[in-house]
Amino acid sequence: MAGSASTRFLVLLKEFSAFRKISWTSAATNYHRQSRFLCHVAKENGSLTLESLELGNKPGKYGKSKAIKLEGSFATEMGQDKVRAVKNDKMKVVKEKKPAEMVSPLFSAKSFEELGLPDSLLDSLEREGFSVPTDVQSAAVPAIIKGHDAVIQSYTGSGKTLAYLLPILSEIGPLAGKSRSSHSESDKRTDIQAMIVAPSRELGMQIVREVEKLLGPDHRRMVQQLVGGANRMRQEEGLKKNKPAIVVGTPGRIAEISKGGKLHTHGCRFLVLDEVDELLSFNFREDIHRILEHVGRRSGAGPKGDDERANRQTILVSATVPFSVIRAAKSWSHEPVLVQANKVTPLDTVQPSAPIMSLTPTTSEADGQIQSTIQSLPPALKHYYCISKHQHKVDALRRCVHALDAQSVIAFMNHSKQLKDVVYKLEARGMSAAELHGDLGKLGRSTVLKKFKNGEIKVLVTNELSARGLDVAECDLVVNLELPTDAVHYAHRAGRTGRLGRKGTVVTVCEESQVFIVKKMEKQLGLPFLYCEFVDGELVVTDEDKAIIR
Ligand SMILES: Nc1ncnc2c1ncn2[C@@H]1O[C@H](COP(=O)(O)OP(=O)(O)OP(=O)(O)O)[C@@H](O)[C@H]1O
Repeated sequence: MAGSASTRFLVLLKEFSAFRKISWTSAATNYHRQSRFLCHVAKENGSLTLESLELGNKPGKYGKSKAIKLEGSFATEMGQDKVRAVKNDKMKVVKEKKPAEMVSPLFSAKSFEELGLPDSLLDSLEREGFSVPTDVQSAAVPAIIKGHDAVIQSYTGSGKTLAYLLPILSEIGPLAGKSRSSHSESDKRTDIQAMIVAPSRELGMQIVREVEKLLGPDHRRMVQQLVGGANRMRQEEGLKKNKPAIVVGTPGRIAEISKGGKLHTHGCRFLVLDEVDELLSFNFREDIHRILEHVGRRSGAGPKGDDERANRQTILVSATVPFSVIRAAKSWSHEPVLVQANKVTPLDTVQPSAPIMSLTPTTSEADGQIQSTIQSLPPALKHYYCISKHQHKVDALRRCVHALDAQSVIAFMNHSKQLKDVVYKLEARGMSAAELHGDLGKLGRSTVLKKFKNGEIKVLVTNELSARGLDVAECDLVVNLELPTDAVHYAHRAGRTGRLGRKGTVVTVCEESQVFIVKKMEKQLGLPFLYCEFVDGELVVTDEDKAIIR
């Protein structure tokens, strides 16, 4: 049994790796065709609230008119007053009109009550200030509660974490609905009932915090983190002593503890792979294989397909879902569905020739991958690029931050050893900055993140580690100081800003010889990257020809 599943897994991984190497030659240009709901924001510089998005709840027990005040605000939204457009070399300045509209397709359901969640969970949501489900949550929660295996695809910052956490918490643990038939049985269980796997420690810890928030102070111990870089003995003690219902971890640490016989997951009812396309990459191959083999499979389970799969619900999640993930889901899951904002489709009907994210017919898996990437970007993001010599890039970053009056900036580079140098240079010019990368200790990383989130640090200089999952609501600017490896990586980096319907700006600083790569990504993503310069403390947009000729 293990042998056949193992072969299937390796074949899928091989296909997946090959797929990732496909060079996308054709451009998809239908980004703007995605259906978007425009919401008028009454007061241009007012705080961003669900009310301001005309999304306030109807009064009701769980939908009182208390609007959630999102922490970012239009007051800090940059780039509007300070962006100028220039059409020719004479620098004819045209002030870009401050848009009164906010694109926010995120909230179409009225309240969480509609989704069939138990009262205790609704209470938690209300306590934490969540009153309206996002579109992907509205689609995912009922589908998962019905028992479907699911692939959840929705763009960065659209609330995918709660989209899978809510149905899980409605079935297991202290907030589960008492009326559910399985509940009394699940109360008696001491086995782990849900496992959530994430590719990085930061993302893993972020998910743990989200679960803890919902569980509340009395039940925090029902979730145990199993992330690498933290004390393993303490994690094993936590498992033994607290008998958590949910574990959240990174593949390596989970596999390590599992091999040591300290993790009992055969009775596990839910397995979530968050950032699944990353988890399927070569780096995680063996550990993910082990997890798929063991989680939710009781020793008595039959040797064949359906019997093997029946004991757990498998939920695969990412903003970027290439067809290789769909294929993997079909193989591992039982009648899985694809969940997108307000849309649930049986996975069997999804074909490589009909890209999962698009209404526009295209003809190949590569096109499907492009569509997937396009759909991963929040619609309100603005994309710019500027040209700088290598040695002046940090200066370009600094001028960009000033020009946009950005408050919270993530600057991406490709190698961790260069980060420190950028931090020194920024600090020397009076701009608070810190580096974040995998070689920092656990304490170092969490301290830096905390300071960045509370505004003590303005610029977080980091590498690919932070490109996926990192959720800092206040981040209003992402700067690529070095080019990402491809459009998928661009999309995940870009998605650190513009979260949950907020506006955000992405500026890519490249050398002259790299402009063609930026142009290629622009084409692949099907959205405009405007060429800009920083002049007299303002971001100035010029026409493209100038960018190429100069
Ligand atoms: N219904 C909601 N109302 C208000 N805030 C929400 C809601 N759902 C999620 N959020 C908040 O929105 C932020 C983004 O959510 P989340 O991190 O789950 O997005 P994501 O789609 O997983 O993004 P990524 O693809 O980058 O990982 C989080 O801070 C989360 O707490």
